[in-house]
Amino acid sequence: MDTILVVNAGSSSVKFQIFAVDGEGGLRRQIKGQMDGIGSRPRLRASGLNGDPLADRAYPIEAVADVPAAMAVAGAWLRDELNVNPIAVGHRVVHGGPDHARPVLIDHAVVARLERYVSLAPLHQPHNLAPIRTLLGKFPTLPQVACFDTAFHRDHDALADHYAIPHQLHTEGVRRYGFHGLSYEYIAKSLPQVAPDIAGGRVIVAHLGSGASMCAMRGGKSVESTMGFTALDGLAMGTRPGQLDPGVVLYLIAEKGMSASNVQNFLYRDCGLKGLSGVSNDMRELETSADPRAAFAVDYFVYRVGLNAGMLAAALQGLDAFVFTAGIGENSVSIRARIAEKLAWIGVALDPAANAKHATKISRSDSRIPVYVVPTDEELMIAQHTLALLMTQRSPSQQRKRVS
Ligand SMILES: Nc1ncnc2c1ncn2[C@@H]1O[C@H](COP(=O)(O)OP(=O)(O)O)[C@@H](O)[C@H]1O
Ligand SMILES: CC(=O)OP(=O)(O)O
Ligand SMILES: [Mg+2]
Repeated sequence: MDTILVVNAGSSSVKFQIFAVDGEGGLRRQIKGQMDGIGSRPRLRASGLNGDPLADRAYPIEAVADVPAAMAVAGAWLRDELNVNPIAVGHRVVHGGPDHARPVLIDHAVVARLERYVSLAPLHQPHNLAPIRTLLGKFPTLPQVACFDTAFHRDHDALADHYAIPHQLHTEGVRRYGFHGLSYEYIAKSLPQVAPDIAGGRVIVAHLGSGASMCAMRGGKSVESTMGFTALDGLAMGTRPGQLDPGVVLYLIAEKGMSASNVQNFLYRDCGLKGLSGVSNDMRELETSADPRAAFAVDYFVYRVGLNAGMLAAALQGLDAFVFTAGIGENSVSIRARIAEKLAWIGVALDPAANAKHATKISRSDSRIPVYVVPTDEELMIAQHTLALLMTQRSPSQQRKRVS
């Protein structure tokens, strides 16, 4: 059986899926797994066809202290226990820079280009590129495809793509890229089935995970994002502050004597929910903590989602629907309810029973703005892109039906 392996390294998780490629050029999910809770409560979980459990293992925090360790554990499980032998591997690569508006087949030159963005996505890019480099070394003929978080946002209007800094810096690539694009692309593709009435309209999608951002979509296309040049901007995240006056960075350097790498570590690893609460970067732990600082961090998270939703509604000049996705958005009944309260002014009214059941539509029938929960599937997007690029590599007579 031909299979495609997909690898998605996030800031608190390593997700993977294996898809079988059927004779018609379609994809069937075989295995779905993740090592999550990195830095809090590491746990490897995987399921097979029909969701039957294949693995559920907890690890001490020191055993899986970071993303590379999680990658090693997940990789060993796939290799040694499942004997995975794919025909291609699709990778999430968080930063594609100005030149990558679509997925690309990987070779050494592509890897060298993507290395340039390591400093713009230090929590992700090194971990996205490490398995690519390893596989390229060990299996040079194995097709690998890079799929970018930034690509979905590359058609932004110039106004949304710029900072108010001299044009020369924009030309050099200092732009508002936006991230989580594979997740938003999946939601945009799903909405015509999930919510046909609003799929072509003005929609805010809130991707609330360990990294968190929101995307303003019109007709399924991204027009604005809360994230910018890097995945530091916008909402407060597990360990990142979100929007911050650049004056704070100047203060850290001038008054606290911090070096560039100290500041980088601080902003990517010590801020956000973790920094504010002093308790954890993990929303599950904050929601169950009795520490008032944990409650404050959750309040801050909710407040900033509300503020940014106002900004995105202005970018869209109105709003037709609001969608929750990713770890927090898909799972936390109380955060969804609290964000909905912040959006009451714009016409959101939640149905508490539907919200508690994690229904697809969680707003009341009289809510002016319908609210949905759509579980994201970045890995399926990556598998589809990988297969599509594989097909273009084959001669026309070998081509099978392409996946849309
Ligand atoms: N049931 C839940 N309630 C609240 N938060 C949750 C729940 N399940 C997962 N989360 C949160 O989701 C976040 C991880 O989301 P995820 O999208 O997997 O992140 P990433 O891909 O960035 O690693 C963590 O903060 C985790 O605490
Ligand atoms: C870009 C980003 O923040 O990704 P993640 O949420 O997976 O950490
Ligand atoms: Mg993620």
